[in-house]
Amino acid sequence: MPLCVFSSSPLTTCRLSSTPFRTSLSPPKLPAPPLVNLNAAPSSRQSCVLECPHFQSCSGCTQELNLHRPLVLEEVENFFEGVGVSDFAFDNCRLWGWRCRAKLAVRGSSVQPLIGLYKEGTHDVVDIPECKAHHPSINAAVELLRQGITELHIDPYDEDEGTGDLRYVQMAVTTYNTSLPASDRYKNGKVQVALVWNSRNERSPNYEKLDALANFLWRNAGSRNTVHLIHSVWANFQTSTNNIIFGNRWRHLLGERDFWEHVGGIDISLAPSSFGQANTQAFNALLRKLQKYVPNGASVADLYAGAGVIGLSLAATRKCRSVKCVEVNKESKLSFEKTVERFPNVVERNISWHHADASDEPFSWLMGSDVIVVDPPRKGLDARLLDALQTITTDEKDQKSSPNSSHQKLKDEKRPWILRAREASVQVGTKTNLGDPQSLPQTLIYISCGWESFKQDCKSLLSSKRWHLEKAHGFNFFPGTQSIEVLAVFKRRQRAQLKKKSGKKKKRS
Ligand SMILES: C[S@@+](CC[C@H](N)C(=O)[O-])C[C@H]1O[C@@H](n2cnc3c(N)ncnc32)[C@H](O)[C@@H]1O
Repeated sequence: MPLCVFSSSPLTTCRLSSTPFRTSLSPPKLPAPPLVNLNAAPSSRQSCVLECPHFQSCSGCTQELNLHRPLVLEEVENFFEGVGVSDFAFDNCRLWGWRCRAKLAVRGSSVQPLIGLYKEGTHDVVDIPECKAHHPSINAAVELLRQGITELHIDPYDEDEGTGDLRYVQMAVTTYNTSLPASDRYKNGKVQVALVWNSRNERSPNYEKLDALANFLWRNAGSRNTVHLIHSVWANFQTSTNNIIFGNRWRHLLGERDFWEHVGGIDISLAPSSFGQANTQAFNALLRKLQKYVPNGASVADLYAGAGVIGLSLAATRKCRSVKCVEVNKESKLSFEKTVERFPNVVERNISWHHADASDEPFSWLMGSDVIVVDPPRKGLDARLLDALQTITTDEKDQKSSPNSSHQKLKDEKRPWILRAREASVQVGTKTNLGDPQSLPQTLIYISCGWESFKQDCKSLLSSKRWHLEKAHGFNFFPGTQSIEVLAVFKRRQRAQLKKKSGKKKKRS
């Protein structure tokens, strides 16, 4: 049984399933380190080692020992202590086989394909067939792909020449299968394979090869096989010579079109073009923790929302009065709509997804929400949004009455790209009691995968004196790396508190 123990328990243990995975197709197997007490003497803690044959050459992992304690953690704990959070907790989940979503470069030749990550500081691809971070189904699907490339003489991409067919592959594992007992679902994960093909579209001359490769994967491991490993096969067409992995054109080729996962109390649908969290189980743990900080019936703005997983999970579990999801990638809209189709009691809610840049007119998202959730990319909050969060309480009256307020601007908007973006929004439910559209948020929940940028943003928010940090949690989302996921809960300082504070300051000077 996979074990997922969190730090609320004083005895944290470190173990993975010893149950073997499937037995054909170069079967995926999880390493089976012994059960150890992480609080025990360092020598026995050493069993939380990566033991990956690719560690020296692959850039994916940077820490081999003590996977349960990324080296950056000491700095993180000190930082939070320094800003008044003395009970920072760090939660561990799976230490191996945690990565359910991987983007891998395909290089080399059809005789000897290389499928993996770039070597640090280069564009040389390192083959990582036995990656210990990957969900074992990803490694099995990579091996099958390798066979297909060789047998069908598929040419991997050559970056210097711009030639070849297959550039990258994205593998995403769904562990949601209601026909299996819950305890067997994770290890039987199925893989949605997205092949990034070096052509404009399906009318290009090398399309036949793509078709043959997709059929190879499906014939050997699709739904009619005893070993059903492949959930679906997609194509993405990309001919650009820049470093952007995906092009704009997607096509579903084989298998189930819809990819479902179950996290945070809801079923979610994720198209390959939408952002998805890499560590499904740790994300689920984060969502469960997050729910504790959102009052029942709150109105929530979920900024940097992707397919709206966070907002929708809160809508379902906290019976939110309203939820606005704001996302710049229009591809995520479809996944949001699919998820909402399975959503309970949709008509009693007011849920919307907006194709917009969260830093454009930020007050229009902040005002009227009780809780703001931000989950930006690694680089942190966009400057204009950070600025709005820092000034939101400077003069509440001015913000409400100014003829130049963002609400007024929103009404008078003429810019066609903004109007188009607004048209692309999705509104679900008929509930109209949204509360006061001019009220200010009381809680800001910052979810971050970029420690350095979070630190800077956190300092800026605290130095603005508009927010204080109430609570912070860390999650071991990326064991073996120096990245962790942070969940930080800020509370807005009330005006009285602000005045008192500034009064005190004056006295001192
Ligand atoms: C770390 S992901 C989080 C996605 C989502 N919260 C989830 O957990 O699935 C960050 C998301 O922010 C989006 N994004 C980046 N810049 C943005 C911006 N300025 N405004 C809105 N969304 C943005 C990205 O496209 C991506 O989907």
